[in-house]
Amino acid sequence: MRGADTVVHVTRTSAAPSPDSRRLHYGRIVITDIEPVVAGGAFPAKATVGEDIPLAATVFREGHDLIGAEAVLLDDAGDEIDRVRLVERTPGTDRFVGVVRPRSTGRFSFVIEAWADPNATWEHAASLKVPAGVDVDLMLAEGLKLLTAAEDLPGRTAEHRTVLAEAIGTLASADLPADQRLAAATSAHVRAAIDAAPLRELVTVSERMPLTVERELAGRAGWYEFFPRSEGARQDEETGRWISGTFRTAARRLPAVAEMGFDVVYLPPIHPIGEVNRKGPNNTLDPGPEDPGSPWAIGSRHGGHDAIHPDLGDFDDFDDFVAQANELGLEVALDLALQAAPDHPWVTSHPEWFTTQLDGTIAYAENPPKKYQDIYPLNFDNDLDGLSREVLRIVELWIDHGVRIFRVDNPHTKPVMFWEWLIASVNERHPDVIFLAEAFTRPPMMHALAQLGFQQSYTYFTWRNTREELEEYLTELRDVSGAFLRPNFFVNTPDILTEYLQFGGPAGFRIRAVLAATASPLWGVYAGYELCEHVPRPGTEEYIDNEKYQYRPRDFAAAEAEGRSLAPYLRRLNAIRKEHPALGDLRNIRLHSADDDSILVYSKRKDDDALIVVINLDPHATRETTVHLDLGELFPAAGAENASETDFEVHDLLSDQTWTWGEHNYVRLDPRVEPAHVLHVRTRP
Ligand SMILES: O=P(O)(O)O[C@H]1O[C@H](CO)[C@@H](O[C@H]2O[C@H](CO)[C@@H](O)[C@H](O)[C@H]2O)[C@H](O)[C@H]1O
Repeated sequence: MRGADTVVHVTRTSAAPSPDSRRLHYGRIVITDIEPVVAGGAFPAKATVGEDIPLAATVFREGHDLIGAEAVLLDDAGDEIDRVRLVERTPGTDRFVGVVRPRSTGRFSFVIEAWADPNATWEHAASLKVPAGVDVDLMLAEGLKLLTAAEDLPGRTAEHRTVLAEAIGTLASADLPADQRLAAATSAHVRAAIDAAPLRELVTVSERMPLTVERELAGRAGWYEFFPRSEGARQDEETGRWISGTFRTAARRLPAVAEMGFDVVYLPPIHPIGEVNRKGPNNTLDPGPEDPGSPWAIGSRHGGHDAIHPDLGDFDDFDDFVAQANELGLEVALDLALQAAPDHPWVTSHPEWFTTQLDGTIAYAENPPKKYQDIYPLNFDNDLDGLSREVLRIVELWIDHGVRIFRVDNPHTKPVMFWEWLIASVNERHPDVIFLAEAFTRPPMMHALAQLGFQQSYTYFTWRNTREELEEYLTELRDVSGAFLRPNFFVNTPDILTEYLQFGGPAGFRIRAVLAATASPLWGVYAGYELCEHVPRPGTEEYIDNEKYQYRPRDFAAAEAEGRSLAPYLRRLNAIRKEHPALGDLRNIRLHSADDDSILVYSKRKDDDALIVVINLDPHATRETTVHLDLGELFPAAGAENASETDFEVHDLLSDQTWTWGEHNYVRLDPRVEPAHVLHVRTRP
């Protein structure tokens, strides 16, 4: 596999540099270091409908003549559907950049086209020579020839033709002063008219690079995770026994989830739970007879991955749950955890799918240092075909019941090639199906899983707390893996109650929510976050009395009525996300600075929508400081110099206050009141 920075081979060039037919590495114009390219083009770069995808290539040629470049978007059949001009944003770098915005889902590709630009070369030379009185007549005559050649090129509008005809008329008027003739031929209007269909010589086309465009929810969504068995669970008054919640009682939670503005409701495994080696409360190994066990310990006498836990209901109940969710605008995501409790039907029907040790036992699963004594891992090498077919059958079964999103448990403990095959097989028939990789492991594995097709990935966001850590991580997610890894910023999970949340108080919960909801187009919340649940099992970063091992009904409505809930805050954040397209893209994040190290500042813009986010990362103290904005990044169209001279109005979408801001701005953020500004730029330079 070639690296992403490998020089591409040129497939077509209008001027072969050599008379023999040898395949040459470089074309007539050199095009290298194309982005986005994933694993040298082995996998498609990712995009979602409506997302802005930054494109770039290094383009240069011998000598001093000027060149132009475009990115050409092609459909699956190789037909052109869009063309974007690339510009050398920083002169002298040879790095040409642009943005493409795909309008429909599907498989696409793009090429970079580069060419010698005789108009630009002439303009550059004439602008130096004519004012200096050098070769004046020759320069003007050349210009006339080039503009005349450009005038009739296909692709030019009637308006552009008029602009060019007028310029040609002035340029040809020998009785006018030379500087006036030159000015008429090099005005911004003329340049725009020419650029719409430039004269192109020595056209060179790069290799095709694949691009997949997926539905919006693959790249922009708010996830909410809850255990259906907890919703409606209750203790029998007489016996004290717990009675499980069901899909029917859990469905009562859906309107509140939808009302908070989430898009996906994710359920931990809903299958029968093993009765052998079952775990008890707080991860103990000696459960009582009534303990429900961990939902990830899949399989019992009641069935395996293709069955529903009898306590939750049956397939009709599940179908109703999905239908109710869909009616509320929610999609249901299921957990795909490929492992088996000792009493899973697979253990007897397919003992070869497990690794039997020398003493005849099967070793339990681990994700060091965590021990999962209640499950057996599958050994794909024992029967790759058989297991692959079985997993595909299971996934198809849930797809048939309306599931289009799967959160995949620990994919890094299964062969990478299996996932490549599974996701390709599923997406071939169901291109709308989304897989989220829960792989907390080393970057090469996380990257490979994302590259091969996982539409979303859990990340290390939960453990990045300081400004330095966050700036570094956000930059990495944008620049290193942005073309293939879509980070889903979960603020907490049943496994992750970070120290920051344990000790940060309600302000800590707000800070992490603002960060996740605004820095990434994908974010997630596990139930209880809105109640600021923060007590860990001593010595761990897991919740005490963790819902993974017991029922945990919560009175969300009472908490909200009593003002103890962050639900209104989450609702506001999700509403801001929906109202502001700038928050829907990943690679448009730009970092700014502040004098106080605890203040993180970033901005996002898309078309006219620009937001500046300022967050006090210290949940315990008020911070006052000056924020310094890079206005060239914030207002690229205005140009850095113009932008820095103009103040603009910002409206805080959290506090509803309005201020006038410029390049340097005073901020004061008291985390007990409001730890962040989410500023919408209302006017712009
Ligand atoms: O290994 P991870 O930290 O990524 O966690 C994921 O996978 C775990 C194994 O499926 C899962 O762990 C839970 O289920 C296990 C099996 O029943 C049980 O032994 C563990 O104690 C329990 O935490 C974890 O929830 C999941 O997110």
